[in-house]
Amino acid sequence: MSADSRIAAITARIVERSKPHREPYLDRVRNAAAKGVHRSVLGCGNLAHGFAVCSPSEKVALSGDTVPNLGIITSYNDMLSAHQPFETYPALIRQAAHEAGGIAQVAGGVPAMCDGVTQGQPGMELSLFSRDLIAMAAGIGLSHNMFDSTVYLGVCDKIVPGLMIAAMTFGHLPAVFIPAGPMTSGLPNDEKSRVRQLFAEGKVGRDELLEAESKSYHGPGTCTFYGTANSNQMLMEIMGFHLPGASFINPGTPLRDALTREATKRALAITALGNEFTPAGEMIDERSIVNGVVGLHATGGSTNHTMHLVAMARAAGIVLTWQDISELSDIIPLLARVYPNGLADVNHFHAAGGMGYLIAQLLKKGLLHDDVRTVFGQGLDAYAIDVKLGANGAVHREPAPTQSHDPKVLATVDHPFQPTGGLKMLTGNLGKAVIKISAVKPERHVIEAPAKIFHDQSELQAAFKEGRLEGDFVAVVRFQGPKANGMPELHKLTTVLGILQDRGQTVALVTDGRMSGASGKVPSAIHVTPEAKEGGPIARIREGDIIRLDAIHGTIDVLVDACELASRAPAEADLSHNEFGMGREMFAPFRAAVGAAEHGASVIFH
Ligand SMILES: O=C(O)[C@H](O)[C@@H](O)[C@H](O)[C@H](O)COP(=O)(O)O
Ligand code: SF4
Repeated sequence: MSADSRIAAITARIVERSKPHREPYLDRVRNAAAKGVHRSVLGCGNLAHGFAVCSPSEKVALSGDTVPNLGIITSYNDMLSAHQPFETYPALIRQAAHEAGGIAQVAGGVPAMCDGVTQGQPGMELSLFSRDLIAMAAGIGLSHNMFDSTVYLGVCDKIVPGLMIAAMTFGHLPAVFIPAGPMTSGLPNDEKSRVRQLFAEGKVGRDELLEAESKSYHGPGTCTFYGTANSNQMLMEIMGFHLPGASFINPGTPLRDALTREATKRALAITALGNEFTPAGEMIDERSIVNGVVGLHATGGSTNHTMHLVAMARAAGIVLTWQDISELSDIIPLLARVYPNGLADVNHFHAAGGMGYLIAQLLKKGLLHDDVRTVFGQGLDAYAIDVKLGANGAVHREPAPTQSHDPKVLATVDHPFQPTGGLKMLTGNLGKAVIKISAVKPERHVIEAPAKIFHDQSELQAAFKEGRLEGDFVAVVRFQGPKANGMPELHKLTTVLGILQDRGQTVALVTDGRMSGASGKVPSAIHVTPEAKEGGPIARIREGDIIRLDAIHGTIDVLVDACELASRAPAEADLSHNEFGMGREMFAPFRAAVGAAEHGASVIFH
């Protein structure tokens, strides 16, 4: 079935807008791909260094140009529960490559930050910049130019987007993303949040809080809420960079290893040496990107992808805008209720039918482009499947269920949880912003209240502790944009604002900063552009001004006369404490060079 005409029209608009970037990009990819086996341009010295540690037979193979060599980019470390399983992947991949008649080498490693460890800490101010740094680091590994195909080992927030930017930059090579899978379910996410609120109100002590947190985050794998990391898995599957069904299989299971072996063999099968050559930069096109946005809306995915997906697309010469995202939100229904958009976690989502059921439902109504290329071949219908371990220990796929196994977690496309995706763009005299309302109760979709202004999230937390946050208000937390301090997530505010909201106060947040993909129940206009550091209108708001946030009509305004607003000198903030400590002194060039949030907040593309 062809895509819904409204979706096709938005895709056509993106194609037209992208031409000035996409056509030269494709020329570069095709020229690079036409050069054949890339290591053949290396001199003997280059090659000898490149295969010095290989076995004699591998050296002979790599000396020639008939055996495919697979470059592994790994983001293993012990800080991210989601990335710790990657420690053993290179050995598994080398073995699978050998079985397939190929060779695999770790081309390089990339840094990976756990936003959970740095949440509310100075390190979070490096987080957004780490995305582009990861892309650059992956490029360093791939620049050895020894490879005919690539596999990327990454899961979390900035890592998959950074790896995707690298994969698009090296778009002449095939790219298969290999995930590690979700942590098994622990303490439910809503119970974790309840204990947090009790702690913030002084009703439980640190021991109780640490016990709850540790029962929630308890082992290897991705945290089980539907935040940016799990939104990444959804995107890699619906855009065709994972093998079908790979996203949400738990680590340390036979099926997980079978999927890793299969992905390795698939990456070696789609090189220019075979007859299914699938260079990543040509595999992905505007339809794949639109499919990613559709998946984001249908699942209530992370707001961070209003920047990361924009940057990932731009790396392939595709120009995606907030307007595209917002208009697709009006078309795509919400089919999944996964925390913070519900009580279920990603394990429950997978058990209810998971990605295969979701894709099947969306395809049924033409809400996805089916005619796309993927690492698995032509057509997205190959992803409308349920994956299991076959009798011989290999991956076995069956058609996706036609009914949800849990209608409270996965709805049908004919009877969705909400008729729209709930990830909207807001515009008004404060500029542009983004809001996710899939986790916000309908009665809170329009907020009008006086502004309380903060230049740091710790100021708001202190005001809460001192009992100064009474009545209805819109918290304006500014100087949190990319140029100010690296645009940190302000997820710690969710607990405080959630308490006040639960007490019956009408509260909302307006910020040029970010929120975690795990944030949700408090109406928040985030990524406000232009940012305060750039003198944007958010810097002209004064204490007590009335702010109106309307997610229904897509507006964000301060109710002040236009001449009065223009006559105000923009506020200034002392950002000296953001320039040193925890490595921030090394990122001054990033703060100086970074572009606007609506263009992906990148130091690579503007
Ligand atoms: O965008 C995201 O999904 C978040 O960055 C997430 O990866 C982060 O780790 C949260 O902070 C975890 O939630 P808690 O801080 O509530 O544990
Ligand atoms: S989901 Fe977030 S908290 Fe969990 S491992 Fe990934 S980055 Fe860390």
